[in-house]
Amino acid sequence: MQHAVSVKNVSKRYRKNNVLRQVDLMIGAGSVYGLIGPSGAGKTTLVKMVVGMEVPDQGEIHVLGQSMPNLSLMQRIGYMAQSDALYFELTGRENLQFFGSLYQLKSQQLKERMKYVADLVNLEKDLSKKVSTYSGGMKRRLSLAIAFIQNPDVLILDEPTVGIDPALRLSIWNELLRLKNEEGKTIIVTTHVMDEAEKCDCIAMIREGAIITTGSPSALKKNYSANNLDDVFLKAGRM
Ligand SMILES: Nc1ncnc2c1ncn2[C@@H]1O[C@H](COP(=O)(O)OP(=O)(O)OP(=O)(O)O)[C@@H](O)[C@H]1O
Repeated sequence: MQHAVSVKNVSKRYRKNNVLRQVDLMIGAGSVYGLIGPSGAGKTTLVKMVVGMEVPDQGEIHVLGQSMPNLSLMQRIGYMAQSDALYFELTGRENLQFFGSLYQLKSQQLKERMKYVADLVNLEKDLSKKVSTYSGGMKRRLSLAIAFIQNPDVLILDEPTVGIDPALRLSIWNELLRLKNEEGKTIIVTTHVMDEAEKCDCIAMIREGAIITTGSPSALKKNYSANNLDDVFLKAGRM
């Protein structure tokens, strides 16, 4: 399998805090890869380095064959951060237009992408409202829409479905799986939610900055004789 993302021997420290320790990951092109771990485990720090927003102290990261950080890859990587980076005084539509224009989409293309992403997160009816009037869940949905706006090959989503109701969460997951299956997108998601982890082709479990185990959900459950992924986490953490 071709690798869309490779992380080799990556470590990161903030002052005396070793946030990531010798992390190795190989993420296949056209797969959904989950990073699972408790709060503070280092998931956000890791995805920020894959996006190119943070630089490792040690080790190397390649995305689509190129060493990160790399500005020329901006167009090909969509990123949804955990905290919403939105313009609150603009409407939802103006936010989409602004972020779309950063990627130099032609006007017809931008129009089509805006329709697609707004529909994906069920925000069409609210696009004329100012973001300052949005609920927390609506802001999350708009952030998710922005991550998709330029039709990137690699999508990196940091806890994408927090604050989103179960029905929409399911339809977003169905679309992520369709994007993988039909368009060959590579999708990296961080999550605490084990039923979302079950939908990934492969997961890496992270604890205190180190990968404790990786594999497909079914292989992990089999290897650890576990009924569910919570159980895998506990058993892998003890070893
Ligand atoms: N810019 C920073 N400066 C100092 N410490 C930081 C910084 N960013 C993250 N940390 C620390 O690194 C550790 C890992 O944080 P990180 O946000 O990567 O974890 P996480 O697994 O994404 O957690 P959560 O699931 O709560 O988002 C934490 O102890 C955090 O306090």
